[in-house]
Amino acid sequence: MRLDIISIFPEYFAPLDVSLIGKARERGTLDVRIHQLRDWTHDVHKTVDDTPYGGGPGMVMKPEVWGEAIDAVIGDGAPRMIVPTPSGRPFTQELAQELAGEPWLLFACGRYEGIDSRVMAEYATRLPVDEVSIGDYVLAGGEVAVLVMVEAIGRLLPGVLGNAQSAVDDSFAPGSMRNLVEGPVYTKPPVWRGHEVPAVLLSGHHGKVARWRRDEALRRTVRNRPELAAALDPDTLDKHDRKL
Ligand SMILES: N#Cc1c(N)n[nH]c1-c1ccc2c(Cl)cn(Cc3cccnc3)c2c1
Repeated sequence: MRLDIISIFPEYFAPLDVSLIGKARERGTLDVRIHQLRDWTHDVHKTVDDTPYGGGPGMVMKPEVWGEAIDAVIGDGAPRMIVPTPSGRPFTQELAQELAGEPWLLFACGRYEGIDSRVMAEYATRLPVDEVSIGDYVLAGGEVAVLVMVEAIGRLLPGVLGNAQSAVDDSFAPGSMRNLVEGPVYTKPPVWRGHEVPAVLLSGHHGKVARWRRDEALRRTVRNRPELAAALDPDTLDKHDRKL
């Protein structure tokens, strides 16, 4: 997968050099290219923003600069364009799975009050353009959102996670974990400061362990995410689940 990221703060993406994304880049699984938007300005101040039409606070990012940058980065290609914005569709595990299947993603990271909307309108004439939000809170720009999305997508690519099963058991993963969060996890020692690991996990009985983990996932979902619990597909719940 090729990932292009355009931003006025390329240094925000240093974390993509480390850990699982960094290793995927070294292996060639991920081809991440980061671009400084200001490279496509033509004034001495490298201006990327201007005052908003209609008045109001803050500044808006200029369409001309973005147009020159995106044209230079994609050439005649047609990546899927992802634009973080507080007003976007929710970024979910399901969307991460979908985007992990794309050969080429272009992330447009804005700042200020946002990118002139004509940029998205222009590229929607020739590319899939998704305006996406990572959650109901407000950041100062799109860079942190792109870091979140790149990690969520990158870990789903073949060979990136050491244990592919881990992604299957993720919270929110399609299949048996859909609309469920994961239960608690434990490791050695069996007793730590008087806290014992649940005995079932030491039993070696895989069926009982699987049952216990699902029960704990259901309990934690009901406690922490009642709206997900309410959306659980009744057909995926067995009679044991329903007693919880
Ligand atoms: N994704 C996401 C996301 C999220 N979940 N919170 N904030 C953002 C986000 C993403 C992109 C930008 C751009 Cl471009 C500018 N800002 C600052 C801003 C602040 C208030 C109103 N409008 C824009 C962004 C905030």
